[in-house]
Amino acid sequence: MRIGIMGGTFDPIHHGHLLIAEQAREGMNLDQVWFIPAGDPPHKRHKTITSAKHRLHMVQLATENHPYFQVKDIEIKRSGPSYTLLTIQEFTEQYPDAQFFLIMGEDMVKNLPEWYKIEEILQYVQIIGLHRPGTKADDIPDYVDKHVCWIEDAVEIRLSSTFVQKQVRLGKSVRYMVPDLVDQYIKEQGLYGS
Ligand SMILES: Nc1ncnc2c1ncn2[C@@H]1O[C@H](COP(=O)(O)OP(=O)(O)OP(=O)(O)O)[C@@H](O)[C@H]1O
Ligand SMILES: O=C(O)c1ccc[n+]([C@@H]2O[C@H](COP(=O)([O-])O)[C@@H](O)[C@H]2O)c1
Repeated sequence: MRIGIMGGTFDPIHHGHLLIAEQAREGMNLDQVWFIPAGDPPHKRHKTITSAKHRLHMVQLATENHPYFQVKDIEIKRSGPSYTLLTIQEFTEQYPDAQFFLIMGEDMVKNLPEWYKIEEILQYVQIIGLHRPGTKADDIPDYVDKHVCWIEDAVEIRLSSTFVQKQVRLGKSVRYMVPDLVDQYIKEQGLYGS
């Protein structure tokens, strides 16, 4: 089994996330993509984030009709910073025959040298990188770069959770930026000042 790990804060999940997951799945012949909302994202500790319950629910709504997408709450259940190394170690123990890949946007590839025990992470996984408008990861150190496989012909969209939040706060539409069910949920729950 080839499994893509799509980690994120998903505050909220949007079509940029879904698009990179799908293009990584197809481009790298992945059998499944597991969406893993971070409980306590290590590089967003200074930011106020929406409760894990809402973020997880939105990820479930966004992925429920895809036969090869699954949602795992492993990082939400664990306390402390959501270090990817711990998640990967748990998965490789539970699924010794699976091959794991981390799916991420260009900003995160650029950020990899800052991750907790990144060299150890790279012993377990290959990285699938997707270009992201507005970021250029052209100065990645060699020890990281050699583990990254870029999906070069992928469709790119300039969209972020921050932008979605801002639109909602301003009372503007986020239709087609997030799945309809997520749009509805944001309104029902009054998230992001809607
Ligand atoms: N539009 C996009 N194109 C490519 N990758 C993306 C895009 N949006 C998010 N990603 C990737 O999805 C993963 C999770 O991102 P995250 O949940 O932090 O969303 P975000 O939109 O980057 O949020 P924020 O606005 O808070 O920075 C990261 O690997 C990030 O690079
Ligand atoms: O393990 C780390 O040190 C680490 C540092 C930064 C980010 N990550 C993971 O990368 C994913 C995207 O992070 P973020 O902050 O852009 O949502 C998410 O799954 C985080 O847990 C992991």
